[in-house]
Amino acid sequence: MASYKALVKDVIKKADVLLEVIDSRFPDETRNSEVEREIIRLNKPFIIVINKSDLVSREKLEKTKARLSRIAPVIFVSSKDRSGTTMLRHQILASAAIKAGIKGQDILVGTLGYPNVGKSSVINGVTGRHRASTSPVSGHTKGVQHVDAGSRIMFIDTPGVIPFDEKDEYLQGLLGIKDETHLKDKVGVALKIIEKMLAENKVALESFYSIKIEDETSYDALELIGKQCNFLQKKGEVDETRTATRVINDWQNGLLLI
Ligand SMILES: Nc1nc2c(ncn2[C@@H]2O[C@H](COP(=O)(O)OP(=O)(O)OP(=O)(O)O)[C@@H](O)[C@H]2O)c(=O)[nH]1
Repeated sequence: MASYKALVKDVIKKADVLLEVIDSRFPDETRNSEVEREIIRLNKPFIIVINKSDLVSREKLEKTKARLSRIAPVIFVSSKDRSGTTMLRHQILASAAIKAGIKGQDILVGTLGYPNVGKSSVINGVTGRHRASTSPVSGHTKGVQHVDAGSRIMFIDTPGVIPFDEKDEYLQGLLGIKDETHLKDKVGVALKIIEKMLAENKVALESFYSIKIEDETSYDALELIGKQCNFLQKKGEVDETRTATRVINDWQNGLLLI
């Protein structure tokens, strides 16, 4: 924990502008108030980048933006379909211009965020190149690298900010920090995904798996999905682990939109 803090503090200290990259599906869970406080304490401009915006409806994005805009400028980005990156470039230049002393010079941008939120993908989106490597496996980004974004923008690429509490396996699964092979309670994680879908976009869940959910619980919905996928055991019961694995993979691959 101590070395993580030292590295993050170092990035905050070095950067002229900070990007706090968060996951559009979990804006609150992927923000870090300690990091934000440190940025504010050092009087650095920062931008909240809501990445993976392709996975959430526009209406939900706008609500999140309205809420978070009180803290810092907010930009939606989908690194997947390269949207929002021009806006982000402009916002970096605007935020840097506010800061005295860096007019006309290179702007050093620090990217902060939890593992797997898409820090490297955001850098690649803004630079239009593939200099910062990305991976579906979290913790991929190692060390600090500078990426020349053209114009005056230079990126520092950093590792994920906070190691999640090992016990919080559900959130690790939902955020894609752990893939299905590393999750002990696969059914539990799948039920959390289904609960989120039932609360936020039941129609998308029904349509993706071609099922109809009336008043069923998340467990019943898992059973329905298993039946629909024909994931049955010898005696005809649903193979819950296999069904859960499918749901986790679909979620982590961005196929279930909220
Ligand atoms: N759907 C969608 N997927 C994205 C987006 N941005 C990144 N991803 C995916 O999310 C995963 C993580 O992206 P990275 O850019 O490697 O994330 P990171 O924050 O640098 O990850 P660490 O190296 O673990 O710190 C990859 O599988 C990306 O393809 C996006 O805007 N939309």
